[in-house]
Amino acid sequence: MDSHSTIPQPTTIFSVANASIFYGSFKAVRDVTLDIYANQVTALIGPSGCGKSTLLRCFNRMNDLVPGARVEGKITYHNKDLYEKTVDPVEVRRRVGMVFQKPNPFPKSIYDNVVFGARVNKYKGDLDELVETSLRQAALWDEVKDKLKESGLSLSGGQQQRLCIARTIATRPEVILMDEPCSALDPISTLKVEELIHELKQNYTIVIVTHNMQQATRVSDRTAFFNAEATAKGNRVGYLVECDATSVIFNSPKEQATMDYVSGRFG
Ligand SMILES: Nc1ncnc2c1ncn2[C@@H]1O[C@H](COP(=O)(O)OP(=O)(O)OP(=O)(O)O)[C@@H](O)[C@H]1O
Repeated sequence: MDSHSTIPQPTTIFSVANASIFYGSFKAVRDVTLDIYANQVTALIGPSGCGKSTLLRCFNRMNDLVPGARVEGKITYHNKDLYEKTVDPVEVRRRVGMVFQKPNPFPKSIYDNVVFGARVNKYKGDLDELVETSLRQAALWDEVKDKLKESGLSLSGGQQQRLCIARTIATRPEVILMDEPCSALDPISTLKVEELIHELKQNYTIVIVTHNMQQATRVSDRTAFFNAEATAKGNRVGYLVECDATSVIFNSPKEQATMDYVSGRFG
């Protein structure tokens, strides 16, 4: 028996194989091959315009909403082709939730924000319970439990972002995609959201785009470094340089470009 046979292998949630992503005739990202594992935080890093958000939005088919956007190659979710005709993108987005750069609570009460998706999905369970569980998981319950009827917009930026996380959690997703979730937050709120990400990975798989390299080292298990290069047409196309354990990417990456980027020499 080989000595590694007792180490449990992580479950693959998404598998990206030779995927290129286009906006019309413009190829934004080329030839990405990458796996995303269950209950891990995977960080996507790299200079501006290398296609991190573009790839992130493919995982819940958000790019479908952009006219002309398409994927070549294959992206599977639980071994099933995510872009197959029979796959319902609305159901994909329920299972693969998303938190955006700028907190975007609805102009509704805190309570109504959390149950929004549940109501749309005609949730049959106890809404009060759902609100409490989701807000607790988002580390916001203690701060808002006495003012659930107040507007979500009355909260601070950091609280609003945790409310958006609670709203995402309340639809019971399996994966949470985060597109620079802390870039509009102050350092203390950022730390809170980072602690929350640590908690959340026990129950969810997380993919996070971040410009903040310290954040990637603090929150992620694996890091994918993307870069961009000029094409003959004069465009820039993004590509994956390497993906590995975060400690490897930041301390002993295989590629010089990765070392240069993580040590702040460009980008
Ligand atoms: N909706 C869109 N329509 C057309 N082109 C787009 C669209 N969104 C992004 N792009 C282009 O795709 C390329 C990759 O953009 P993307 O936002 O994915 O990069 P990024 O690495 O996330 O950048 P940043 O770090 O600045 O957010 C860029 O050239 C961008 O202009």
